[in-house]
Amino acid sequence: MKDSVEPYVTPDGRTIGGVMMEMRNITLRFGGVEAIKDISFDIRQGEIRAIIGPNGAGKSSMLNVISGFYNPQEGEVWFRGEKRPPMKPYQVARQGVARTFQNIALFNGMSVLDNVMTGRLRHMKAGLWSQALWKGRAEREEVENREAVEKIIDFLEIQSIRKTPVGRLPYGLKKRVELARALAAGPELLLLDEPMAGMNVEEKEDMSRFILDVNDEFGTTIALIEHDMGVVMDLSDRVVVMDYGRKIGDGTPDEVRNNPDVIDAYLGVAHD
Ligand SMILES: Nc1ncnc2c1ncn2[C@@H]1O[C@H](COP(=O)(O)OP(=O)(O)OP(=O)(O)O)[C@@H](O)[C@H]1O
Repeated sequence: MKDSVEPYVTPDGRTIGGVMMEMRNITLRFGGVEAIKDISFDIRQGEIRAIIGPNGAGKSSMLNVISGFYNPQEGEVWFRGEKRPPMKPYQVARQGVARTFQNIALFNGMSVLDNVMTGRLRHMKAGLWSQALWKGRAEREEVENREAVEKIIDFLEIQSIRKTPVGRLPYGLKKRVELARALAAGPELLLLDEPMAGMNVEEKEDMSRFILDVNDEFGTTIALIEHDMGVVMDLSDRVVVMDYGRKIGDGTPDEVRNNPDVIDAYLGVAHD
């Protein structure tokens, strides 16, 4: 495993940079339930980082801490070398962190194009007054937003359904539209909440390819959580493994695969 913070080049030629986000000794409680117990790990610039673990391990809770949905009772979140104060999700989004949801959260009655456009909201600075006063600027912004969205639609190969209401799409395509919308925000860090849940084998392969391509083409750092160990192993540079709120493994896919605690957790060895 690469412990150094020096940039390095992966076997497939991608450059992984320094630490972008660091979770330090995070503990999150819901009443008496400790969903996350003293967990530390980091996410490096340009990498694909997976958080995996069995049901109830605390993966979603961790993603929600990263995205600002929950503020942990203990521990610190560091982003780009600065300690992050407790923040609301929209403030975290403004820092360049976008996410998708486990249960797709799209506007079913709206077209694919309009759904993806909603991802651009962060970039729409011209309010009503400035639109009236500086029509040129508002128009320029509109053109820029359109261009950015069209590029993503092309990239994710959803041109043919751009006018289709999202509610009519099959599940796998909805997931792709959700990815498009998150990408439209132009994130530096993209959080994917079980991007392959509920997909068939072919859809999973497509989604894996798109995740790799996004990382490659846009240089987006990606953190994803996943239930199924198999699908993320080929995809990820490093993997954090959680079980019962604790971190039981952290390393390259090979290191994690051979970690006895991880093997126990996945084979369902009894816990005290
Ligand atoms: N809002 C909440 N209120 C109370 N308990 C919660 C809440 N969210 C999660 N928990 C509890 O925290 C623990 C971790 O849940 P979490 O959803 O983070 O796990 P997970 O690894 O994402 O599971 P899954 O793979 O099933 O989605 C569980 O015991 C869960 O019941």
